[in-house]
Amino acid sequence: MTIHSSANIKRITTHILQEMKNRGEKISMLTAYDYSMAKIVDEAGMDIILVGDSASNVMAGHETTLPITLDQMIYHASSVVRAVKRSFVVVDIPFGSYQGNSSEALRSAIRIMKESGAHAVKVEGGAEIKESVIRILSAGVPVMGHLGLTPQSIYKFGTYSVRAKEEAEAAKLLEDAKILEECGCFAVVLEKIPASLAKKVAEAVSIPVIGIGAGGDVDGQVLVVHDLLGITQEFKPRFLRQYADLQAVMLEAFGNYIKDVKSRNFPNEKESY
Ligand SMILES: Nc1nc(=O)c2c([nH]1)NC[C@@H]1CN(c3ccc(C(=O)N[C@@H](CCC(=O)O)C(=O)O)cc3)CN21
Ligand SMILES: CC(C)C(=O)C(=O)O
Ligand SMILES: [Mg+2]
Repeated sequence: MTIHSSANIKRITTHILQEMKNRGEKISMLTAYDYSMAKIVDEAGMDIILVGDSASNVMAGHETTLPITLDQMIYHASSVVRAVKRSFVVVDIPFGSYQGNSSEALRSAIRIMKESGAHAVKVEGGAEIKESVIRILSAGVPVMGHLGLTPQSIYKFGTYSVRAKEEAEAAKLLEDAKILEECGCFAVVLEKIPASLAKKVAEAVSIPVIGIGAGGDVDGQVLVVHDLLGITQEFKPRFLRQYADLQAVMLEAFGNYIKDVKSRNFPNEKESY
């Protein structure tokens, strides 16, 4: 036992995630962007916490994931890492910090690892970003791939509709997944593609395949934490299952607080010095 490890908590590693796929145990993954939320997600027993560039939408209110910067991702990631005892922490490299330039990709990945203490990075794309993936992996940084609906390329596609429904696009996606595996990625995310194609990919590659809107025949699932909790208001795609209605809980709590302040019911004597 090292001096830094907490007693009785076994940290998730890429090796453990691979073993989970090998024995058919599904992998749980959820986003988090800040310390308080990550602490609860970790304590619940989540296998992977993703510091997603969806922070651009969920935390900052941007319409797309494109505006979030590397510095902002590092701020979110370091907050999450300080909270986590067991989960494996993966960080999205943001738009513009890895595409088309493998030296910049490596520099971005190293900044994330050094300045946040995260365990791995995630990048969107297949063959097009192969050199960047190889370069990052050569530095000993685990890389998670992301294929299908890749929100950083939204303006290339124009919509958030289901991807790879056509035979040619499905064949390219399968090929891209094999390329990512061959490069040495430890896992790959498949977003919003037909369940039958996702199943085929999960069978074709030996590394864990994590789905979001990719059906049940993959090795794990990922969602955005605010969507799962019912805090997000407008975002309700078919793949989302809401496990709570925190928006209602919060509205009631805030409403009661306002009422108590206005009516002088808060604070009472016990709450005063
Ligand atoms: N809150 C949130 N949750 C997410 O899952 C998420 C983000 N933000 N931001 C970054 C990406 C974007 N993602 C998306 C975005 C849209 C759909 C989607 O299905 N949108 C529409 C359909 C649009 C269309 O068909 O053209 C929908 O049904 O809501 C899915 C995933 C997933 N990520
Ligand atoms: C939706 C997941 C896979 C993601 O990339 C994000 O949250 O940014
Ligand atoms: Mg993302």
